[in-house]
Amino acid sequence: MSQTIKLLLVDDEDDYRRSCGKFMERLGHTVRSSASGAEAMTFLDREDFDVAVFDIDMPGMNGLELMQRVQEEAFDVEVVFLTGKGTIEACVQAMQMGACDFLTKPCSLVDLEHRVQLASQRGKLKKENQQLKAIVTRNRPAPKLVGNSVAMKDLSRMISKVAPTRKPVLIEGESGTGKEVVARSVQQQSDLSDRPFVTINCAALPQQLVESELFGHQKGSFTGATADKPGLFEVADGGTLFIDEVGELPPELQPKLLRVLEDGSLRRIGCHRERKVKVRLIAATNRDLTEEVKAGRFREDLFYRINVLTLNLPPLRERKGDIELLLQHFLPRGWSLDDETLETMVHYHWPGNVRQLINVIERATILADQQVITMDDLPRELVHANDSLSSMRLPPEFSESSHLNGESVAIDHCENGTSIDAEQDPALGDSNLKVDDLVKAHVLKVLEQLGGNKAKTARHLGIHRRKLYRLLERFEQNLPSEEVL
Ligand SMILES: Nc1ncnc2c1ncn2[C@@H]1O[C@H](COP(=O)(O)OP(=O)(O)OP(=O)(O)O)[C@@H](O)[C@H]1O
Repeated sequence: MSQTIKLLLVDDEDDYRRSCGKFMERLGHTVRSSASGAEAMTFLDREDFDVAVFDIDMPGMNGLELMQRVQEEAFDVEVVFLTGKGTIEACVQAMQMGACDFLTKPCSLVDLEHRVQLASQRGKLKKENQQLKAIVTRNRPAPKLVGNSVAMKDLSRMISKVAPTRKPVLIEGESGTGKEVVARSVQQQSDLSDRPFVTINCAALPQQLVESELFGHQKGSFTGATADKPGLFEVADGGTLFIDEVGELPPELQPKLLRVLEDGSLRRIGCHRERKVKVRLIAATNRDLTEEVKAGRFREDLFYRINVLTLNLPPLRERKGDIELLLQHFLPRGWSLDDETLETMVHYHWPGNVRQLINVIERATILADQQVITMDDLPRELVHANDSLSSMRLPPEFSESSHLNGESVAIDHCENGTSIDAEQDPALGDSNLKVDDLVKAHVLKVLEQLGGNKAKTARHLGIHRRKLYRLLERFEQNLPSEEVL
């Protein structure tokens, strides 16, 4: 299928150039014509072209020299050469320098247009290939946005409204709340869903790299720039760019971002040529950008540019209704949680939000013995948060000094069932108990005070649950508990 092409025609033969230009324009192409290599360079400097046709024999800068300049300046253009008879060698040289085709004069304009079309398709394929590579390496499949709390339902409604507009979207929310998932949902529900979705996290990159990642660089523009590299705006051209942690964007780059948002133009580092891109921007922040503006760290004009449509993602602790659904979603098939663990997870405050919840599940599935996650498999911070009983004391007969946290001291002092002399340890009052009696009384008392909950009791006693079960069995059979301890 023929396409409209932006074409640069460079030939010193006025008649040929004019008739060729008219022919191409009649077919709907946009044409710039120039009679010399030097003039062609000024066009290339100012504008983007899909294809350039260079005559090889020109006074001043000839076609080959022009090709060399195109290579040096890394212009993104497909070049077709025109040659008179006897200059095939020069054409071979041009092809080796990166030209994509050549034609021998005289050639029909129809033929030339056909070759220009092929060159344009080749350029598009090259670009698509570049974008696909970037997408394949950067993208995971779009995750599903899980949640049926009121907040998430409102958010889903908002997403379906803002997605088709192509306007910039700003997503606000704490770290780990799912801002990238929301960005993917916006892209998936837009008409750009089959176009590139490219992401960058400004906080994850050293500041010097952010500019080169976003806007690209030219070979040799700084130490380590060993090749020309397109920036992510170019990679995302025609699609969506997601800038995570936009509040971290260095102040000196903010005008550059504003510029590309205003008119789609950008310059690679070290390159004076302006390029044009068409990209939908989705930005995310876990900072309050209005505060950043007030503090002078974020440009106000940029803030208004990106804050056209705002989506707010509440922290997980404010939508506890989503937790059970998220657990179901992230638990491997066939796995479950016991009641206490589920309750603990639902009531936990999740400072790291959904990301933390996923990590907790992953850790627990590694630690759990069977496919049931219990309190023993949860990290300390969740267990402690659940433990409202840390201040609990031993029953009075065990005195102040032998409260739960200090119990092992009392027991250690009474090895091998020797009786405790109350006078030696007045804290124990007139009890004259053996270790076994002490252990049994203590364990049973804690169990009773914790409503018979064995998991909580084991945790509170600082022993594994299996050890508690063995102790209880032994108490029932009136066997000494020491072996278990
Ligand atoms: N509602 C949700 N449904 C499904 N998965 C979610 C949801 N929210 C978050 N996640 C998952 O949680 C993890 C963290 O989410 P994401 O990276 O989108 O958070 P973020 O807010 O962008 O974090 P940061 O600000 O630190 O970049 C990801 O693995 C993501 O897939």
